[in-house]
Amino acid sequence: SATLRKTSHLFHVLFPAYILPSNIAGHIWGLAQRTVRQSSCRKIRLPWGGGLQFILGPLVLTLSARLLGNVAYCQADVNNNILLELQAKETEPEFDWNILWEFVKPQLFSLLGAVVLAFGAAILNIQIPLMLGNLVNIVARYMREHTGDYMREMRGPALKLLGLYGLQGLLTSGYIILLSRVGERVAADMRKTLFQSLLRQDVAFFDANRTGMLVNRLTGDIQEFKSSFKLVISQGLRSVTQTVGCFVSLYLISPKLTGMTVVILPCLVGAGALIGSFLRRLSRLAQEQVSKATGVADEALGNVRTVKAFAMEEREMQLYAWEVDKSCEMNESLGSGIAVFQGMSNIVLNCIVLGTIFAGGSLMAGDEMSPGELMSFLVASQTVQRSLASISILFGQMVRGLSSGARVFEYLSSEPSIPLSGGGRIPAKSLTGRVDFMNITFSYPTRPGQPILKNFNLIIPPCKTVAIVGESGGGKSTVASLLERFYDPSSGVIMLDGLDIRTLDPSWLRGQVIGFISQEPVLFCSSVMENIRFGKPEATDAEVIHAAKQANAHRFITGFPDGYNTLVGERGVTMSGGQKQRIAIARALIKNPSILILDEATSALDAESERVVQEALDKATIGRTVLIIAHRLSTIQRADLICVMSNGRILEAGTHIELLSKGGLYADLIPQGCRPTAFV
Ligand SMILES: Nc1ncnc2c1ncn2[C@@H]1O[C@H](COP(=O)(O)OP(=O)(O)OP(=O)(O)O)[C@@H](O)[C@H]1O
Repeated sequence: SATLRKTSHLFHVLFPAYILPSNIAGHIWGLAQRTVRQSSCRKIRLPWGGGLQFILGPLVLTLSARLLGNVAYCQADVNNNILLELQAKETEPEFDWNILWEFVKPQLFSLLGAVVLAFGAAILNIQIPLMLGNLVNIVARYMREHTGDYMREMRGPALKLLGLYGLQGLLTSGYIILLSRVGERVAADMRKTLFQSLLRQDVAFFDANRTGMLVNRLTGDIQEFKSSFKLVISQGLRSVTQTVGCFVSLYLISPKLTGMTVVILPCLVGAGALIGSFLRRLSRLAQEQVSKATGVADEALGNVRTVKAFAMEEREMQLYAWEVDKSCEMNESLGSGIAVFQGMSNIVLNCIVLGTIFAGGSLMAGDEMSPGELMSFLVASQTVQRSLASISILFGQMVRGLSSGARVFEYLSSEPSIPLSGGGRIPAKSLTGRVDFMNITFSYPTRPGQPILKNFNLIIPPCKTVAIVGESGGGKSTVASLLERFYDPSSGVIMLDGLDIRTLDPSWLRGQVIGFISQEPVLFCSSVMENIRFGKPEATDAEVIHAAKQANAHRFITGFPDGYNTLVGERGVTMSGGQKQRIAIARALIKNPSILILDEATSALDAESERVVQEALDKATIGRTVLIIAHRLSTIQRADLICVMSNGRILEAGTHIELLSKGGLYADLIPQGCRPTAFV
């Protein structure tokens, strides 16, 4: 018995980190000692004392690893799921199971395979406590009677148990492989479909939805949905099977002890879930704070030039530090909460073990239970505890997964009011490029009560240049947006060559008929060549170079060491304003559009750049219908028609000379010193 005591002590020394399982083993060991003492006073020699550690050691380690794995999972779960809860604050759409089915259908075989393997692994898990009990019974009997061949008796059950471990490992790997394949493929399909669906939406949709939120649906929401999907299927299936199976085992081992467990366990799981939800709320708040800090950093780094231009580095650093300190404080409180929770749950779980051993010990004393049965009972009840805890976590995960999925699906089924394509096309040969705005009234969908254009009428004859000038916010750019059919007017018709543009194919209209050059051209982060080719993907290198020459861009492009392969940087940051503008002109010209819209195309440039760009524009406008939206009156003096716009209406129209001689609004816009002497 001295050796037994030493071995028992050794257990606690060898596995101090694994408190709970070593306690179980220690208690069982103690009970076995007592049984030995009660049944025999003979001095027991234990030549296999160390060997027993090798049998129970891995058992303890396996249990502990699972337990610790669970703890780690709980923490990861708490941290990972907050983003989703943040998003849950936005409007919650309904989850559509039919859409999910469409994504899952192609992966059905893999999914069914994963379900079958996960179920098999769970069934095997239920067998393990029973087989461990058998092993302990052999040990206890040998200690009591010290007869028979210990190794021979142990070999069979131990090998069976090893085989079971091996099979369970195989099944587990199998279902994880299949499930991760299903999860990744479903997520990839969702991403592609959602991105496609977002790009199909009309411009009004993007006015109403923040880009960050849309990107989050593509990334965070799909990621969350995928994790929940995988977790709920794998762990959910395993936990439910194990809970049911282990309860049956518990009942078969000892109905009395099971009765006690049935009363206590749900109370503890309920209390755990309550505290868990409080901690999750704390964690969500802490995560919100982390997002705020990230937002500050994001804004400062994204606008680093402005920050530097105003020498605001110090202030931005202080702002960021303040937000980070706050999030640090909140996360520390969260850490303390988790620590107290885990400490308390350790105590409670140990008390349960103690209580079970206490009650089980009395049953053993009355010969109603063997040490092996008590061991099986303890291990099975631990499995039930873990399974119930993971079911409560999974439930929260499932709710979050469903709301993420609903947010992803929301835009999959939303149809744009202006389709991307479909409708008539006018053959290139007969297209003249005449545009008529007839009685247009228009309000932006995001501000329906504020009409921007009121009974607006304008004719742009083929191959003529019409310029619109006027006060800021008067509706000039809105006219261009309506011609591009980014929006449809509330009433009135816009005609192209006498045909309502609503009957024409929008992708043909934007892709081939209209070339749009804006004040701040946006370039993509690729080469000059690719940026120009964006206007016509099938264009040859020679066509790209031709367009660049027309846009007065060829010379500066070939001046770069990498020529047309020069990378323009994020949003064209490595190019000057004039260079960016000329690349944008080449991009618009490469499609040889019949209509050109120049929305203040030179207003952001200095005098020299303006001159070069204006030259390019003058060349580009020859033979096309041109709509110029202008602030700088110097650039529109040669326009065939100049319209002065105010408050959504055209108040004056005529040539430069006509309008100046009229001495009205247009003449007021021209600074005195710049008027021709005849009109001053
Ligand atoms: N996407 C939008 N959603 C809602 N309102 C908008 C939108 N774009 C512009 N507006 C509003 O429509 C009005 C006209 O804007 P618009 O850009 O057409 O004016 P503009 O004459 O081109 O002005 P500027 O010369 O300053 O560019 C403004 O009051 C503006 O606030």
